Amino acid sequence: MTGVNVKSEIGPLKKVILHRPGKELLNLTPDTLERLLFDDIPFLEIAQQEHDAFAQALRDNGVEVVYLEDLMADVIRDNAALRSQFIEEWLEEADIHTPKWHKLLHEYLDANYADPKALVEKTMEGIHLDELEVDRSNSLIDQVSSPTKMVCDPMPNLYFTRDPFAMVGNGVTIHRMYSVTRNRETMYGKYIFDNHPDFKGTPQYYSRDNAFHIEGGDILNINDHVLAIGISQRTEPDAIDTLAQGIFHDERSSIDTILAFDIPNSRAFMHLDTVFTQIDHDKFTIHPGILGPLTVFELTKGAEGEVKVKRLDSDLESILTKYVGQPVQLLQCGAGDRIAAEREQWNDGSNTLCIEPGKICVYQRNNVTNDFLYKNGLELVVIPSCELSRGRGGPRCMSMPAWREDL
Ligand SMILES: NC(=O)NCCC[C@H](N)C(=O)O
Repeated sequence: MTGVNVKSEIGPLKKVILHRPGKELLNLTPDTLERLLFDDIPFLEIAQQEHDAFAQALRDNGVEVVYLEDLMADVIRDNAALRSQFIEEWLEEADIHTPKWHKLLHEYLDANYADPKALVEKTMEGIHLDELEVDRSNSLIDQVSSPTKMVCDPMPNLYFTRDPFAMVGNGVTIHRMYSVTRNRETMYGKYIFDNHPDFKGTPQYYSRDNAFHIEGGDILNINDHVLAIGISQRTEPDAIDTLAQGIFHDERSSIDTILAFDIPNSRAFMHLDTVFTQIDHDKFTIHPGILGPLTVFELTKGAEGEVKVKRLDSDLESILTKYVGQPVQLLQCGAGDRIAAEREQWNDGSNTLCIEPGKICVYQRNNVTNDFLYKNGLELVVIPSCELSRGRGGPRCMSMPAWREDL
């Protein structure tokens, strides 16, 4: 299967890109948690077991699982020039700006990480100063640095493959992300979509060089001509406008309408998919915190090629009913109990991954919401979630569908 095809949130899932959490999680410390967007330090061994269970559950349901680290390793395998270019770019974005340190670190990686997958995983994990054999006696900065400092930060959020790039129909958006830590993640997407034989040639509707930030958790494919995007902590309105210009004028895209949902700017609601996800032709999970009046903007292609913007002051149910094309049911996280809703939304109770219409992957810990979904006729694929949930993302955040069958 080459290229990408994602024209809905619910079409039978055939191929998905994951990242198995690795040693990058071992480089989280209490002092760096906030900057690296974690709320606690996961126990890696259990996080990996939970993630393996997630991947296996998807395979058991007919989904091909491919790993980001393998795709990136394929790209640099047997291509010394690209490998070297990748290392240099990665070093620059890891905040290494002097020729001396570029040379030292590049040589260190080549000497110790000749295998392409080991190299890719090392770039995700980060580098400690004390791993390097360096004469620290001849520069002031080297002498004052603590030997345990990280020379290159880890990228612990990589297992949330939903966010650095996103599939839109037969194309992809490669993102500029909100935070310094996550913005480095989009490099892997750029290299894969520019070079990997399975993905090269995919139309790219947004680039990481754009000025405005946007993240995949905010992008929902409603159908082959309507896209929903959150205006959130992570996605700026200017990014949506830029994407609309690109997508409406690219004849390879069938999207003619973008709905921009203005959601509260908070960590609990960081992306649109933390407050609602589609789970069946006519059903969505929803966090009750965003029920009531919601400001949504409809962006369409104007006659002169400009983007037309119309404000829709309506409730979520009416808006979704109109654009989905049939009455929809909003199933509340927490089943109507405010405390359960807040607790389970914090642990991604509304962040489900749809495997086929009516069949969804959910975190085990959200038992109030899961019970409610089950009683409403949903088939649940339940996965363990004690450690994975400490990164504040659920099954949708941890997966980037590359192929869904058309409905
Ligand atoms: N789509 C999502 O909601 N992804 C979850 C990302 C969690 C990650 N710790 C972050 O703050 O970016």
